[in-house]
Amino acid sequence: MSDPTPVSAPGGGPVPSAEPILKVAGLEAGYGDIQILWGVDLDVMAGEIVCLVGSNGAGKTTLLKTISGLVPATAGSVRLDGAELAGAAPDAVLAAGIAHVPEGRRLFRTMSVRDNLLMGAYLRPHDADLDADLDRVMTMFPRLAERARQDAGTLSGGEQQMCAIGRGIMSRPKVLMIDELSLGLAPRAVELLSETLVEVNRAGTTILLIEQDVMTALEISDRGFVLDRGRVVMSGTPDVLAEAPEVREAYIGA
Ligand SMILES: Nc1ncnc2c1ncn2[C@@H]1O[C@H](COP(=O)(O)OP(=O)(O)OP(=O)(O)O)[C@@H](O)[C@H]1O
Repeated sequence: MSDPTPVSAPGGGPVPSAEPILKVAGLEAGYGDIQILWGVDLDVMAGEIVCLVGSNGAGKTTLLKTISGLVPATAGSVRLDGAELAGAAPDAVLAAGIAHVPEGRRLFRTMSVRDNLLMGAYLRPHDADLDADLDRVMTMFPRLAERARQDAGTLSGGEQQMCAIGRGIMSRPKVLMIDELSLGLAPRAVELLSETLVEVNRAGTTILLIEQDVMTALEISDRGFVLDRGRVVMSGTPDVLAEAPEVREAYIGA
């Protein structure tokens, strides 16, 4: 019997399905004795761009690290397509389909752009499709194609972020998580990255994004979650969040 779920929307983008592709429930985590996440509930539907906003120290980075297995969960669950990942090692989370673009990009500065991209596929180094995947990333980010042989450390900040995102895409993730898309970048670079991210999403990758510039985040997202002191305190569509007095006062400054 064929799968009745449509895979592509009329506009070309993936169609959000009824079950979340990523479901975080009651997630708790911290560092040593210090608890940072206090029962986080969050869901991301296939095909969505979802942003996570919140003040400094709210626990956004910790949440992404806990989802990707870098920080161990002390309670709760992280399900990808229904499969439990809480407690899994980072490699297993990546292999299951969640890629994490960390804050600060973390590129190998003395390796070429091409080799950095290939590092994203380190779990399948002999895959016959690697070249095709590289081509796909270079097509999405023409700047990277022009600079493929250049050391990643010599790229501009915006290009480094493209390279980090491209490396994430090389693992063929179901969900791509990006920590601080625009941090330290000029407005034009942020605009370009935002446009490219929307293209990446239209090509079939679900995205969970931390972005300190709330207006940029809401512009490109389908939904958003507000995290405060380790708890989700609000969620909704960009329109709802942009109008909420709590969000305006705390994050938009209006
Ligand atoms: N390795 C660590 N050891 C101990 N505490 C940590 C560690 N990393 C983060 N924290 C603490 O956890 C809390 C949440 O930090 P986190 O980086 O998750 O917040 P955030 O919302 O991403 O903040 P920002 O927007 O400033 O990056 C902070 O109080 C921080 O000091």
